[in-house]
Amino acid sequence: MHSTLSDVFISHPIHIPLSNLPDFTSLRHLPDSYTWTPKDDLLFSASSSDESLPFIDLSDPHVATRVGHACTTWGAFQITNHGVPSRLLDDIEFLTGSLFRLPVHRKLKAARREDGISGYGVARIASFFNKQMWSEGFTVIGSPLDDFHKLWPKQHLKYCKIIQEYEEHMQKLAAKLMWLALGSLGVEEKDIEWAGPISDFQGAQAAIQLNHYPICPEPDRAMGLAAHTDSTLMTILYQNNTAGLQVFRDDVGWITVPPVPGSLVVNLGDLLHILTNGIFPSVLHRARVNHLRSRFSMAYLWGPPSDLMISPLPKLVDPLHSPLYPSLTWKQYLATKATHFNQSLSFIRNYLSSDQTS
Ligand SMILES: C=C1C[C@]23C[C@@]1(O)CC[C@H]2[C@@]12CCC[C@@](C)(C(=O)O1)[C@H]2[C@@H]3C(=O)O
Ligand SMILES: O=C(O)CCC(=O)C(=O)O
Ligand SMILES: [Fe+2]
Repeated sequence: MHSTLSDVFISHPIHIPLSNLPDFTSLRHLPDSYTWTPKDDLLFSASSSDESLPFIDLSDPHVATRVGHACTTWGAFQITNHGVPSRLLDDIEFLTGSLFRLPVHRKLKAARREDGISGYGVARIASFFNKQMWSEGFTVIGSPLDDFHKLWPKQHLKYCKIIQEYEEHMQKLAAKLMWLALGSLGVEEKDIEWAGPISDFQGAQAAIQLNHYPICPEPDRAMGLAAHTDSTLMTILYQNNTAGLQVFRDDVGWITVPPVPGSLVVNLGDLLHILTNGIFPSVLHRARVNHLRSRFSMAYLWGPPSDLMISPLPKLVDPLHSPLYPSLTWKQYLATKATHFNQSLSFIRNYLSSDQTS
């Protein structure tokens, strides 16, 4: 049977009471449970900088060099001329807005189960923090038909069609970006067997995460989505016209990624970091909120087949660069992340070194 990510949390249920979802609209002051300080997240008030993320035109003749440079320095970049129709970006934004504007009781009909992966709820990483995040989310893995039927009994097919079309475009774009990124390291199509006969990564799996950050009465003390790296190969993010995404680099601090109409943001995830034996960093990022406008973001979280062993590519390993990570599947990595969160990479790295010394 074709295995998917759907059962990954069965043995790692995450308990986040749904009562944690506030009625954002009625709050005029930030409740204590939503007030963040550096104690709640070490990087909460880390310095910020006005440097900017590389902005890459995919039709640029030097695109490969630019992508390679962005991947090694930031682990993130913005793209334009990416081939995803702007009409489709409008459609997915419309779907996201329609979903989160539904009354709470309707959204709760499609609530994500504690041991499930798809549906409505707060971000999984909420369980690692004492404070609550000022956001709500909806995760799609596999067919959204059942959940969408619960949300929009009469119009679910229209919304399913948008998701399907969005997935098709994103899958193609992810494959293209993957080859640009890996090509910059000299990795060729023959080096990745699972890319398939026409190197289009047909077996890849993905999740779509829709995020809503409502207007917030005290945005400087709140957190939309706390600092994290994605457990993916890469994530392609579309944000509406409201700023909020920030990425972090040790030597720079936090920078805000401004929404540029029609552009997309690419974040490299932990699995690409493992695959490149640490050459590409997985980027730490978070979402802040504001008091004027609500914000939506739509993330396409792209990874390998969920049961495929991922390990540093042999081409990037030699006597001077020994493998930093052991082999593991995306499912196993997500299970690790469910326990070790932002320490997951160092956890599996130490696991390899203790294995070698024993
Ligand atoms: C495939 C996945 C990555 C993700 C966990 C998930 O099972 C589906 C949701 C994803 C998401 C989106 C928001 C941020 C994040 C850290 C989270 O809590 O849920 C990511 C997860 C991840 O990349 O680890
Ligand atoms: O809302 C954003 O800009 C970030 C979303 C995100 O990081 C995610 O969904 O993984
Ligand atoms: Fe993310």
